[in-house]
Amino acid sequence: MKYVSTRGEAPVLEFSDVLLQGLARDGGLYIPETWPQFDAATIASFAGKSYQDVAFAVIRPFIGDAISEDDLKVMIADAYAGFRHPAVTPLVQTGSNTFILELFHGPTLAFKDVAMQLLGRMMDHVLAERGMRATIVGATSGDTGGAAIEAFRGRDRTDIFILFPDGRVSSVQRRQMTTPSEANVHALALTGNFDDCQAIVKGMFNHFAFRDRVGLSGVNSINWARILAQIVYYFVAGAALGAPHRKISFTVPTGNFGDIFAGYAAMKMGLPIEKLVVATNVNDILARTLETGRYEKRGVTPTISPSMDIQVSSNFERLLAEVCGRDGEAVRRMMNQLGQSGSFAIDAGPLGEMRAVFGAGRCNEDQTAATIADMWSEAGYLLDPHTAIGVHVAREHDDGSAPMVVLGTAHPAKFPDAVEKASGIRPELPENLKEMMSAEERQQVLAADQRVVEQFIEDHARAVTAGV
Ligand SMILES: Cc1ncc(COP(=O)(O)O)c(C=O)c1O
Ligand SMILES: N[C@@H](CCOP(=O)(O)O)C(=O)O
Repeated sequence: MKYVSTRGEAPVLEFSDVLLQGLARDGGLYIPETWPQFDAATIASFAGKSYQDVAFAVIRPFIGDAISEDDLKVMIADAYAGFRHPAVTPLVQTGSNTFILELFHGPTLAFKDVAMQLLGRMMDHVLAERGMRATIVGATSGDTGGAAIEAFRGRDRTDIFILFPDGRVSSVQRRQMTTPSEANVHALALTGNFDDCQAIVKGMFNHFAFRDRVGLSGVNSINWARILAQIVYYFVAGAALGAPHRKISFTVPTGNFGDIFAGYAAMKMGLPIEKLVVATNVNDILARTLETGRYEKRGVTPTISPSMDIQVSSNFERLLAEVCGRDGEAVRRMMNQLGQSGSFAIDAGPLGEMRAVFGAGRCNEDQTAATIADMWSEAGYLLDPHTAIGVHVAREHDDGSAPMVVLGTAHPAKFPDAVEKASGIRPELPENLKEMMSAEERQQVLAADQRVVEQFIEDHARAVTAGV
């Protein structure tokens, strides 16, 4: 399998290089040259299989010879051995036609663990084979950071630097990043919002001298391997609910558009999907774009669903490339307009293609709290604020024509204050995470300035002195 950049100007790469590179050198994101196809019999066979077996079947065609079949099986087994549920991502029925796909049974209680636990093992494997070290950077609005640190803490071949917006993540999310004591972990609290953090990460990838000197790798969903691991659970849920013999709809709490793009990839591979519904909080750039055809940045409003307080959704570029027929020049034009004027328009053809697959809706703060409250009182099910946004928007889009699956992206205990305020119930952290709430914290507060962050990394990354 080969990978091409959404902007069409970066070298075509194999899986292991895509895994280590993160962002393409033309500023674009890597996508597979073609989509592997699963026929109806294969999809039907997933219904009786373990999560691990489906993961192997889905991931295998994307990685070519980069990792042997035996090694991949071991990595998948190890990655999910620590999940607190034997099904890894169980499906819970909450209404006659509605389901929640619980993606939060990993070590940091967020859906990010599903991909990150595998990504950490894959990167280690490829780095060891090449005798290399890497400096990992990531931007987080709360969940990616904790999941990435958990996956890479103490690993000898990597140092990890996570940039998060100071004061804009929940205390559980912050502590997941600031309490690990391993020397290779660096939690950087930046005086800005998530979009500032993400822009600095992309800026560092586009600063080639720095990128090459420190051996930069990325763990945000700009890294294709993150999306790849997330495709698996769409097939698992779809097959459990009767695919390929019937279509399924998915509503996805969305910020950086990675999780829902994984659903789009599953559809491209043959999973019959009725609708993919984007659910946003009041930071609703994606819902507005699908409504108006204009992608237009506005300021970020802090909410009780902080992980979705995002305006620049990286993976939307992957969708643009798809609906523009992989026309790199068209993607470059739109991205340049975004950089220069903060907005761009999508042509009628590509927009129509998007609308045929995607629906969208938004949920404000009161609606989020009300959804948490009524799901608790009516179904005895405690939602976190992000999943609540999915449930609210799914209710608006569920016409009964297909089972509606809402992706449960975080455990309510990650956001105890918001959940308690809405429902009167204070969700408890699992026993093994409680200790963290009184452990010593270690973080570096830095200005949201690329040069300042680069200097900090140069001073602390082992790859600089030990060689990449
Ligand atoms: C809990 C939670 N829900 C939803 C999202 C949005 O996912 P995505 O950025 O893949 O769209 C995030 C962050 O990414 C998250 O942490
Ligand atoms: N919501 C995310 C933002 C980063 O998204 P990613 O999927 O690109 O890593 C977070 O919680 O950090």
